[in-house]
Amino acid sequence: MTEPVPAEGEASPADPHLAPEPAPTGAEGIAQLAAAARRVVDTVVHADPPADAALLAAKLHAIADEIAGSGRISPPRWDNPEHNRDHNPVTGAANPLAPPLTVSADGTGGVVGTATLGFPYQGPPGHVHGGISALLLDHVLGIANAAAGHRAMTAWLRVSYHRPLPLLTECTVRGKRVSSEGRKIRATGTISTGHGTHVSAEGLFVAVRPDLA
Ligand SMILES: CCCCCCCC/C=C\CCCCCCCC(=O)SCCNC(=O)CCNC(=O)[C@H](O)C(C)(C)COP(=O)(O)OP(=O)(O)OC[C@H]1O[C@@H](n2cnc3c(N)ncnc32)[C@H](O)[C@@H]1OP(=O)(O)O
Repeated sequence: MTEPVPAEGEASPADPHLAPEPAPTGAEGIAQLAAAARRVVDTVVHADPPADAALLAAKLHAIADEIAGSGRISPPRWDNPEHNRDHNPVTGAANPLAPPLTVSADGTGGVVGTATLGFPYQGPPGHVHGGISALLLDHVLGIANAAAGHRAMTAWLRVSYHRPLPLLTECTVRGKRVSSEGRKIRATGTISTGHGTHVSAEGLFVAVRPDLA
């Protein structure tokens, strides 16, 4: 079957980058920029050095200058939960470094998220860098604590790597608060695929002091 040919000046529905869309505002606009930046990073990681690398780099700098020209938000604070949610490096739709992992309640008191990690997150060939796995677990355990009513900082995190975690494969990240004793909270979590558990973690978290919360 042949695709219908768009009239001159009309975007092809087959090309999502050309499809006309209403101008985004606020968080939606930043998320759209972050998604494009994520694609640039993924493309750069894959690229053979192009002959016109200097020209392309200058164009990217010009785009960054244009984005910066619209102003900067002030540094995030504990009292700005939306900022933390949108800009964090794991689930943050507004952060190009975030895969992003999408997290929700798992129905048993914990939280669960999924992500497919590409080459920007590579450690061993074809597999996810161990530090990235630790990052995902640290954050998901933090969300599990928050979901259980505790905003807490990581005091320590013990990560066990059971088998290499493949790139470009959907993985499931789970976290659950297991106990609380005063301000000390313990949480555990795993990263798994259809092949079983690849990484597990347990951590001690300390609830943010009331004067900082
Ligand atoms: C279903 C959807 C749900 C949606 C929910 C949406 C909301 C989401 C919202 C938000 C999620 C965000 C998720 C983010 C996650 C990020 C996690 C990170 O990366 S955190 C950055 C890395 N961690 C640091 O930088 C900490 C640095 N360390 C410190 O700041 C302090 O040392 C701290 C806070 C850990 C403790 O300091 P003190 O002064 O407040 O408290 P003291 O008195 O020292 O300790 C309290 C108790 O904890 C023990 N403790 C402290 N640190 C310990 C350690 N390292 N090992 C063992 N015990 C320790 C102490 O011995 C003490 O125990 P005794 O009460 O005496 O029994």
